[in-house]
Amino acid sequence: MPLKETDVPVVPVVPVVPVVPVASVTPVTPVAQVLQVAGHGAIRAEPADNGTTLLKPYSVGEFAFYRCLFKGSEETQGAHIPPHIQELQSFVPSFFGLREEVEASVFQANTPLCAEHLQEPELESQSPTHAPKRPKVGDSALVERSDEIQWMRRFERIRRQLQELASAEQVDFGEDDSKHKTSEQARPSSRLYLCMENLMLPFERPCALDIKLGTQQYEPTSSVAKSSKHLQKAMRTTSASLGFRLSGMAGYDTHLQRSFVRRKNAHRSLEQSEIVAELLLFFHDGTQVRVNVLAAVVDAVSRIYDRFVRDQALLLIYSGSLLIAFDGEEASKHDTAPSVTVRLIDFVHSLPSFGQRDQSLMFGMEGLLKALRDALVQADDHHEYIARTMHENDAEV
Ligand SMILES: O=P(O)(O)O[C@@H]1[C@@H](OP(=O)(O)O)[C@H](OP(=O)(O)O)[C@H](O)[C@H](OP(=O)(O)O)[C@H]1OP(=O)(O)O
Ligand SMILES: Nc1ncnc2c1ncn2[C@@H]1O[C@H](COP(=O)(O)OP(=O)(O)O)[C@@H](O)[C@H]1O
Repeated sequence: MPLKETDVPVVPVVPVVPVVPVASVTPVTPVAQVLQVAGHGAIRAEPADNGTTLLKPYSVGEFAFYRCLFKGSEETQGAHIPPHIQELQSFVPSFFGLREEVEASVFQANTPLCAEHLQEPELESQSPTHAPKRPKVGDSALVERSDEIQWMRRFERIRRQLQELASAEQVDFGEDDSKHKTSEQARPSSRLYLCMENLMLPFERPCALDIKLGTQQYEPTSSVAKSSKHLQKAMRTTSASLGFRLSGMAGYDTHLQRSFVRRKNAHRSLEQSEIVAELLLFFHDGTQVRVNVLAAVVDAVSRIYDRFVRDQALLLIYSGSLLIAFDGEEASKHDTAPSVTVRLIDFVHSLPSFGQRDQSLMFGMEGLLKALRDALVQADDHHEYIARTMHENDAEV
């Protein structure tokens, strides 16, 4: 059942900032670092604000998603954000807007991208056939449904507009597709970044685990080549069997005072039977499993499942991840309540669902919750696995 508005945690809604070329800005030193345990884009921290902001290469899908999720002027426009989307706001990083970086040598004051290219059309401007009538006050279920439909239509429209804008080649968005580039010519003279909350900021010694959720990692409209590649990858990993796969992590051994890492390629080869042991490895501090951290993570994942994933039929999240983080330095304070961060991230391939439940995501979150709960029960086991694997990739740290 959807929660009342008063139950929804208040999160800062940050309006999308205008695109600001930063060609002439001298980088501030030292450059703030981020911890990136997975992904294929070059994520980095904004040096000018001590790493509060994380810069992720632009993609149409993810910008459209965040733009529809956090919109400061929503209430004033009279459009309501559906309860499940309000819930989702507190389960993702805060979003601060776009940043454009232009190579100094090619920067022109008259940069082709400006905020007005990305304006959302007013709902009122829709044709009557597309604008659902708002139900009469009193029928709360219908009102909610109508808000959901409007929200999904807005999301679809913004995605389409951004795609058209990109393909019209008015603007070189500089999507991070460097691995797909074929020629020097394709290199953009400017790059766009999404600015979002750096979730690692609160931690002195961040430990992070990226878990790719869902059985399906490709959008339904993907090419046959792309979908069959992802299908095969799902079959070769635990994505198909458990609904999720571990996709890179960094932990911390307080005993040896050094980090340990596992790259996503290594995680891909894990067997189903090794998942619980690998989860315990992540929560291990070199001496013991930090059970209180694991328990806090189980609570946080259940909350995301109960309040968003289980009942929502607004979004299909393909290839999204759950990012779990905690502080490796807190290990000595075993009896204090640990601070953990658990967020859904990576919405590059998220689509409006128009009433279809995200079975792939639900199955994945259920499988992950079961594995985490099994890990809690088996916290004193798997010593041999942990001792053998903890530092096997130390050369990569
Ligand atoms: O190339 P790969 O095998 O690393 O696959 C990429 C994925 O890596 P992963 O499944 O995590 O190992 C990758 O996932 P991550 O970014 O690592 O989460 C994407 O799904 C990527 O597709 P796209 O460029 O976003 O359309 C995927 O790229 P495509 O090969 O589908 O273009
Ligand atoms: N908001 C964030 N705060 C801190 N780290 C993040 C954040 N978003 C992503 N990361 C780091 O970057 C990695 C890749 O992020 P992701 O959004 O999945 O990128 P990609 O689209 O390239 O797969 C994550 O595994 C995590 O380590």
